[in-house]
Amino acid sequence: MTLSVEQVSIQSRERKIVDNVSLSISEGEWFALVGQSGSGKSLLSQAIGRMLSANLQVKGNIFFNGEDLLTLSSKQMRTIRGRKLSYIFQDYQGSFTPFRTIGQHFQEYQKAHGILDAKNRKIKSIDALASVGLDATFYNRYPFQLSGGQLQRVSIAMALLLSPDLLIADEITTSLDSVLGHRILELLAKKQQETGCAILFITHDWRYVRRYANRLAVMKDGEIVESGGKHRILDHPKHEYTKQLIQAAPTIGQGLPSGLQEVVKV
Ligand SMILES: Nc1ncnc2c1ncn2[C@@H]1O[C@H](COP(=O)(O)OP(=O)(O)OP(=O)(O)O)[C@@H](O)[C@H]1O
Repeated sequence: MTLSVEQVSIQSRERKIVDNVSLSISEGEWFALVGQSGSGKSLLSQAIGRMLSANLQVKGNIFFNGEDLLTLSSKQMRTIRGRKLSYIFQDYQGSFTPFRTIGQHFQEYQKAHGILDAKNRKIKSIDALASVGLDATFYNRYPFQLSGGQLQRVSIAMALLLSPDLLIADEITTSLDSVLGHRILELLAKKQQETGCAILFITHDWRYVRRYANRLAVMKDGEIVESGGKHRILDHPKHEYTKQLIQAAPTIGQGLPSGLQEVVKV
């Protein structure tokens, strides 16, 4: 088991936002977390990397590769984040500093994780760019000289650079158009096959759940109302809320595409 979230609750001074949530993700699995806006999906994903803002309190256990992340020191967490556990966010533009080149971002990321040889870092960066279809000229470009899709490719390359065991992808296609969104996820799926990392994939889009996930959990009002294998949930949802969500996603009923060409018509 790569990740085991056990009875996790998150609360602010005013209210409980995530209530007693448990889920587990196995090695190499693509696990989707879907559900209502504001149901606590992002907060839960941030709790895993201990990135919640200070006004929020977490209870429960979060085992990652056998260690309870909630008991580790900040220093121990820093070595895990980025190396064994990495993130890609919806707001990928915000993840880049405007006046640093893509190469400088790669360099700093690796330096922060103890890769000391600058020449080696550059070779690794250019290889990583190539692996997401970007040539070496991107190394010297600034973030604003890249399109949204290209920047999201860089985010994937960077997030997978140090071969993490778990990648948390929080609505990473939301700001891309549908065709580009699918291309990015095709790329992510390919990279997942190459690297074997598990993915916690937060999305509102059931087409992506159908196409990529192995298992999923549905959240509503801070609780997981249903979880299980993709086919079981998509074809035989038990909870009323899951049924409503699936019915509200028009493409689901039409049978989901098995190939990208069909997908992009949606
Ligand atoms: N630092 C915070 N302090 C208090 N409440 C917060 C904080 N951050 C987020 N919230 C609230 O917690 C709830 C859950 O937020 P979260 O971002 O996890 O939802 P989500 O399920 O990811 O939604 P979406 O799908 O719209 O991204 C929301 O009501 C949000 O306003």
